[in-house]
Amino acid sequence: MTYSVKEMFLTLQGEGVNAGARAVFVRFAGCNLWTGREQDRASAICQFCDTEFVGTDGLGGGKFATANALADAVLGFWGEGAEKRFVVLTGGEPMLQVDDALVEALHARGFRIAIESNGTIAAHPGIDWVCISPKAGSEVVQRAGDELKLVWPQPGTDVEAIEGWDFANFLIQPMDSVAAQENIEAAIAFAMARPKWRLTLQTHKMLGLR
Ligand SMILES: C[S@@+](CC[C@H](N)C(=O)[O-])C[C@H]1O[C@@H](n2cnc3c(N)ncnc32)[C@H](O)[C@@H]1O
Ligand SMILES: Nc1nc2[nH]cc(C(=O)O)c2c(=O)[nH]1
Ligand code: SF4
Ligand SMILES: [Mg+2]
Repeated sequence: MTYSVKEMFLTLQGEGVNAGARAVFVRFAGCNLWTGREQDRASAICQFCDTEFVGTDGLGGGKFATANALADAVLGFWGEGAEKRFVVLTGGEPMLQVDDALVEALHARGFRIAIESNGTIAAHPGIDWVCISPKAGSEVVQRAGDELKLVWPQPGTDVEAIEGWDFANFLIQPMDSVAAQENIEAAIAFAMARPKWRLTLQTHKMLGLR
């Protein structure tokens, strides 16, 4: 199959338990919870997205005809060295495109594979680090994984139900918006009230990384 990639880059993972880890990011084009067009944002299921994911025109983006071609490009961004190869599949919604062939091709090149997904599509079982970020008003089917990352605040979220899901880590992340400072305070209050959860920040935004 052909993979549509908005952009690809080498950076440090900015969020979550793996924050600080060198990683190649593959941002797949397209999402099932928003078209990505500003005129559709107010009517979308997910209305707070901070990311451009329409098209394949970003740096390192493009259409990749095969899994091997995409995995070779990932390896190219990683560069020298076989140690700790790490790729983060994000988007858009990566599970619209990730398949057996891609997981196999990345593993064949020695990559540990992480995914950032909204959880409305089951994560590929071969993925090594599953991060799910639920969106209020959507049906999350992927209720197990390594990291549950809840962007906060999201009115309508059933926090108690989420706490019953099978994740190794529960993280609360302030929503980046015009109300960012209030949202940070709300996320701090959340973590202070609920010891099961830890605060995570979008450190790449503070550090000027991609
Ligand atoms: C752009 S999404 C792509 C992956 C997938 N579609 C998802 O939502 O998990 C990557 C991460 O950024 C988070 N995110 C998106 N917009 C955000 C915002 N305004 N503030 C904080 N985190 C945000 C998402 O919840 C997700 O954890
Ligand atoms: N540095 C960096 N870390 C990230 N963690 C999750 C990201 C995403 O957009 O999925 C992201 C991103 O875009 N950049
Ligand atoms: S689900 Fe993820 S990519 Fe899709 S609009 Fe929401 S934050 Fe953005
Ligand atoms: Mg991001």
